[in-house]
Amino acid sequence: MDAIIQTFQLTKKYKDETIIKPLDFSLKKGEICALIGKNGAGKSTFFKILAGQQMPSSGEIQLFGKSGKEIETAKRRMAFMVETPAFFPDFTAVQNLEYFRIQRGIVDKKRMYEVLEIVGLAHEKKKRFNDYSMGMKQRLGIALCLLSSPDCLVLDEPINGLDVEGIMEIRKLLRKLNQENQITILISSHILTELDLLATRFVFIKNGVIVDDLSRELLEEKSRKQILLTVDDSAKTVQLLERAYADIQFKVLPNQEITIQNYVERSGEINRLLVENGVMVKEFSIKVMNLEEYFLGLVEEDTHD
Ligand SMILES: Nc1ncnc2c1ncn2[C@@H]1O[C@H](COP(=O)(O)OP(=O)(O)OP(=O)(O)O)[C@@H](O)[C@H]1O
Repeated sequence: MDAIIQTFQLTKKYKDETIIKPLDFSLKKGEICALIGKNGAGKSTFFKILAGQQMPSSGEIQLFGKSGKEIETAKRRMAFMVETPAFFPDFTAVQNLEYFRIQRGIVDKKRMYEVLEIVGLAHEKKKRFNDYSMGMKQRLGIALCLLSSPDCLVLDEPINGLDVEGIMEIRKLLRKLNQENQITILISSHILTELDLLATRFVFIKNGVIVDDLSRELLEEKSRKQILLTVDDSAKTVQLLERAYADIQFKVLPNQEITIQNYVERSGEINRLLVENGVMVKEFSIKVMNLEEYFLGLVEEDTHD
């Protein structure tokens, strides 16, 4: 059983509004999976349901293949940072961890020192939490997650508000946890350049629906290229494209520019189609997209799909 998290037709409604539409998701062992979506797409709600902080309206969750009553035992193999942990500002890192260690019934005292070592705070363990930088505070949050030696971490916006150095530290730490400690990671962030450096899989969510789910290889291979066109008549171009290719995905930009997200491998054919039908193609090029542009292409309202 390689799936750590699996959801089946999971939904969440607040009053009359459905925030999570029937959602089938699986997180496989070893992945660093990035959940990407605009503000309000439903990422935090999804994480809170996984953490048990919110109840789903319908559907099923399996953790490590377990569901129902057995899920609580399986959940002990996971750690969640979906809200900033409530550390005591005047306590040192050790005192804070000690508080949570006792609260959670973790017997092994030396584990606190191990996790501080792992997150690179061993030398700062006697500093007051308030005197920590934002990056250090986040690393202490991750240390707290690691206290119970989880196999999987679920992190909602762990790099939010950090400076470049803090972001880099977290990236290094998460990579180490994944590669050396074999911890599977599900992470959300708005800093897509960072996710691009870190994740092995990219899941895009829009209005509570998964709109794309790609491995790093697939994202690089299939999706980063797009056709960039400048024509004399974008309305006619759109008509021709829609008639010729039913599932074509494109975006009309100002100044008679159009980008086409798929059919890159048939660019010659598209060029010929336009020219033969009297469209003047002023520019035709293949543009390589970064993750941010790919994401925007997917989620922007005016995208044709
Ligand atoms: N307790 C709640 N009651 C009612 N609506 C809620 C509640 N929590 C979240 N929502 C709504 O659900 C939607 C999804 O919110 P959620 O926080 O999951 O989005 P998100 O993708 O995490 O966004 P962000 O990136 O801004 O954190 C939003 O429209 C939000 O207003």
